[in-house]
Amino acid sequence: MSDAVRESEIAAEQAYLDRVYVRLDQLRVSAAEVEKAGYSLARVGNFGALVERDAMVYHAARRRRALESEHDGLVFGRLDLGPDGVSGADAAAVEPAVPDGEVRYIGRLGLRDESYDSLVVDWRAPAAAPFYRATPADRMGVVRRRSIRSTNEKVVSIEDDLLDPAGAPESMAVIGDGALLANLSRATGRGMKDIVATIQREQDDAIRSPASGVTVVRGGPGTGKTAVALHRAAYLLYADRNRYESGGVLVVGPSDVFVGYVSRVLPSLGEDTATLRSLGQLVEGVQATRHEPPEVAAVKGTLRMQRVLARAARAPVPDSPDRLRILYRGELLSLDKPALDDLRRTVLNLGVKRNAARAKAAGHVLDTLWRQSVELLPSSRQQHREEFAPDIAERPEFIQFMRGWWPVLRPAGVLGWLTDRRRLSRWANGVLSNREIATLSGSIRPDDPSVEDVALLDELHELLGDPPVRRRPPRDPFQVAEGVREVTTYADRMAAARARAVERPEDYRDYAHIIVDESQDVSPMQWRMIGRRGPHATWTIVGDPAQAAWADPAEAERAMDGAVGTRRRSGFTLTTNYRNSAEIFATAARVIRQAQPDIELPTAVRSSGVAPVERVVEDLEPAVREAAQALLDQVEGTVGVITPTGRRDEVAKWVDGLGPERLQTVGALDSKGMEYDGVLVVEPADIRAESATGFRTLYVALSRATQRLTTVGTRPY
Ligand SMILES: Nc1ncnc2c1ncn2[C@@H]1O[C@H](COP(=O)(O)OP(=O)(O)OP(=O)(O)O)[C@@H](O)[C@H]1O
Repeated sequence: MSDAVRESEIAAEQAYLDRVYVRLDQLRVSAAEVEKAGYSLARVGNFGALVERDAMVYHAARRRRALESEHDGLVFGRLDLGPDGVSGADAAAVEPAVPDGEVRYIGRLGLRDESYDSLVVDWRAPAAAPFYRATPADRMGVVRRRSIRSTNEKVVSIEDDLLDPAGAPESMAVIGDGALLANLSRATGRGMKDIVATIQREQDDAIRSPASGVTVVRGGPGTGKTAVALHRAAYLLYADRNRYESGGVLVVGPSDVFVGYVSRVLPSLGEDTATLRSLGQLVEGVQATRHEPPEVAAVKGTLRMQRVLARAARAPVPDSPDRLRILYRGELLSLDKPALDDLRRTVLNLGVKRNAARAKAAGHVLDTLWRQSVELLPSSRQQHREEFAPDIAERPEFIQFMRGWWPVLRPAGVLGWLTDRRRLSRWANGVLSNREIATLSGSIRPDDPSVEDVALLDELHELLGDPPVRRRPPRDPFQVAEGVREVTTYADRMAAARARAVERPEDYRDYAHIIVDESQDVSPMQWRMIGRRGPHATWTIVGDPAQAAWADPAEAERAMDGAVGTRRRSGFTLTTNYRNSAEIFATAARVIRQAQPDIELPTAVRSSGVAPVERVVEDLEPAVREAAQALLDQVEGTVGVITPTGRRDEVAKWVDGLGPERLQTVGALDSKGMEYDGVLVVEPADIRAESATGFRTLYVALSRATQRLTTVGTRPY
């Protein structure tokens, strides 16, 4: 293909893009006007007008934000369809390249021109599906598929696939050798990018699969599972906005580092209503980032912890009063420890959660005391039960006793009880081994919960019930001061309208769809926690069993079944590794194959010609610094330094200051789901030896790099 043809094709696409941007500007202005009109309704002052205003402002603001956020790379695809692919409704008003055919442009959002002709089709619309799904064997009416890459409103390159050579007129230009490979060789930024322009068919199958039931997506490293999970969230929000925007879509990832890495993808697709959380952030008021060492994580994650926590949640409060004495009309009414224990059990057996049963517990104590008073006092001095109860209940000694005996319990407090080895041994008797008990009791830091503790806190919250606090009424975003229902600036108004429309309580527990990424590492107790967030949800579960750090997959599978229920399941497997060069993936594959020789692995599509470097050294620190510097020199983008889980902080100091913008040091468990252009794995043999599943963690660490991989250790791995 001559340069002249390429230039003229680019010029033609540029002309189209210019039309699209002019239209985009017009629409943006008109959305802003609708928004303003919405505010002027407020002057009418009645309630109906305010409601209408909120709705108008909300819709106009969201449209305007979509128009702004999807500005860059707005149009990325063009389909030239033959006569068998023509739809009419989605055809762009340009001369078709195939006689009797039509042209369709695909982009981040749908736009129409003034005469309501299609300018751009939203990538999630059915009319865009052939862009992702057509193959030479199943063309779906497509003759030529064109990927258009642009930056700052300028077309930079185009790449074509000719799917139907026989149907193409001779004059049809075909440029480049495939958009995917062109795209893959680009450097990685700090955050993950969307892949709308190059979604592959097997990925599209999973992205567009029906929302009902449970969609399970499996695939090896770099096959696009995370990308699929996020694009699926965007697809569901588009396909059934009412249901998913109001019900909510929750995306759960393994770590904060990961959530930071993927956080820009959905906004770049124009979707900012999905909730993205790491496993350490799922419980209100807790922000855990610290991971436990594998042997501790194994105890805290097992379903057996349910029994231990259930017993703790019914136990007497440590150091609480073990008797009650009240002098009443000259007689001593008293309850000793066995009687109090009986009462506690009776109340807990009523089926009411402990925090909700305080009044009941007080009632039972008063009942027992009253019966004593009836026995002890002559009938002339007895009171009726209705008079006796308030008389006693208001006494300071009774109030004091109840505070100690049946206090409001918070999950973190009860978790703290587990630090006492003797107590824990009682609750874990017959459930955990002595060694597990020792591991568990030594690992709890009540003021600094770990990621693994969060599931235990959630379980305890479920067992204890909400503390009886008065919730603040929801804030009215238009109420700026007592009696003044207005907000100050234009920007405030927009933000307020927006926030209110999608506001959910921090502890929201009824998501319409839950997407779990890196699901192979979700422990059984974490599955229970996630399950509580979506009792009626449909699910997308994404993961790779070969990367699992969890030692008992059967138990995790059972817990997952418990969380997602018996809804219909459909499975998808991704088979191409888009991340690693073939040379890098071969190194990672060797590690996993030593443990699982027959495992099916994805195919890495890109060869870089650069072999990974393995260094065995005596003095780790200077070698690590040197290797990190070398990687920073060799790649344009990011460099990840991956360390044994417990040595992250130490190694971070060694490489401190080398590349503040481009270099990140993470523990091996936190490297799940991450991607860097260059990766330095420090002391791989230790990562492998960290636990029974250490070889899988090492496999994860070795499969994070797009371009260069170096390992440095004091012994071979
Ligand atoms: N169709 C595609 N077009 C372009 N890039 C893609 C495509 N699919 C995946 N990628 C890129 O491949 C890389 C790996 O994708 P992703 O992180 O989603 O894989 P993964 O299966 O979740 O990996 P892992 O299990 O190793 O964490 C990302 O950079 C992603 O953008």
